[in-house]
Amino acid sequence: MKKKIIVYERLEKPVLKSLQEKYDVKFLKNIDTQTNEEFMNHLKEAEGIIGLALEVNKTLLDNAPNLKIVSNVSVGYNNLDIEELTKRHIMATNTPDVLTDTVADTVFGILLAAARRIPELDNLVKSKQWVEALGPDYYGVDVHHKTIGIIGMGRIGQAIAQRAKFGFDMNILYHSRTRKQDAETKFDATYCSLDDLLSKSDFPVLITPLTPETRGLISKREFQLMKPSAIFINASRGKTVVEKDLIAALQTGEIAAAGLDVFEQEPVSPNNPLLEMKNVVTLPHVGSSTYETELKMSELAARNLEAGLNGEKPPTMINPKVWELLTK
Ligand SMILES: NC(=O)c1ccc[n+]([C@@H]2O[C@H](COP(=O)([O-])OP(=O)(O)OC[C@H]3O[C@@H](n4cnc5c(N)ncnc54)[C@H](O)[C@@H]3O)[C@@H](O)[C@H]2O)c1
Ligand SMILES: O=C(O)[C@H](O)CO
Repeated sequence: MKKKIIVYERLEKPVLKSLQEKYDVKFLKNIDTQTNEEFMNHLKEAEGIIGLALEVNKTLLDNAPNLKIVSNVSVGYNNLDIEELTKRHIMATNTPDVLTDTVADTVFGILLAAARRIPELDNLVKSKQWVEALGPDYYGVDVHHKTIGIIGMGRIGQAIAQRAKFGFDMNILYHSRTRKQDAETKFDATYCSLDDLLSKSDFPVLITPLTPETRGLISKREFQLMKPSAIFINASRGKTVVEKDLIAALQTGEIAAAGLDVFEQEPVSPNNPLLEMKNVVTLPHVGSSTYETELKMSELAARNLEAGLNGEKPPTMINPKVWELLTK
């Protein structure tokens, strides 16, 4: 008999098809996982779950007695209760590395768009206001040779630093949990406190995971530390920023502009004041969404899932301790 798995929301088609040939797959999207009966029924028998941003908590796990592995199709795993999964000897996996360069490209995309006011100018040209768009009212600011401040110098942070150094000859400040000597040498990056980084950067860029420590990391006090000319970029998770404080900082001119791929609530509420601001560039959480990278993420997530179901060690485990416990 084929093993039962749940595919939740996004998985690229060829990968879904290949899983459907080998497993008894229930594919679900746009459902309320707290109440959906079909989901609950499948959960009881499922040995694996693969998907994007499914909230896997104690309540869900209580209803999933046969679960062996949860394979996230993302590098961030703030949607998973890792402690609870580990306690129950359930493997958890994510998709690091394969998306690093793409997300760094996205960060530079929104940074350049905000600094050079590309969406605003695009709108003017398309609404036949070419002449009005010329002149100082619509000048942007330079990116090259300015100071970028990277908060979270991990895989993506370092790919951002690489672009900043070799593409734009920028001065690089960074703040992370630990110092990264490698990045300091490679990119001429300077480690500093969060407060120093915020007060000295032209472009503070947030790219940490969402954890209890980083939840609300950037709020009123931090915006007050930033330069009035600062363009703030967030590609981490919406909840690393207190969004009402970001809105206030933009409204009062405490900072100049923002580029946002992530929001406190996603999809973003239509009433969110950020959507009305010309100095805010928005994306719908698509940092890693290119054809190439989404496919690589799906493939890696499927490799993880299949390894776990076949009793092999998944390539990119979040909780390798479970593997040790299972094979001891
Ligand atoms: N917008 C998107 O589409 C998108 C795509 C991929 C990843 N992300 C986000 O980016 C995050 C980082 O991904 P990564 O692959 O670079 O992860 P990573 O683990 O390689 O790097 C994270 C870095 O953040 C640092 N960090 C953790 N807590 C911190 C704190 N309290 N203060 C300062 N630094 C801290 C860590 O030391 C590490 O260097 C993901 O967890 C995810 O939330 C978003
Ligand atoms: O963490 C990630 O990989 C991205 O945010 C995709 O959701």
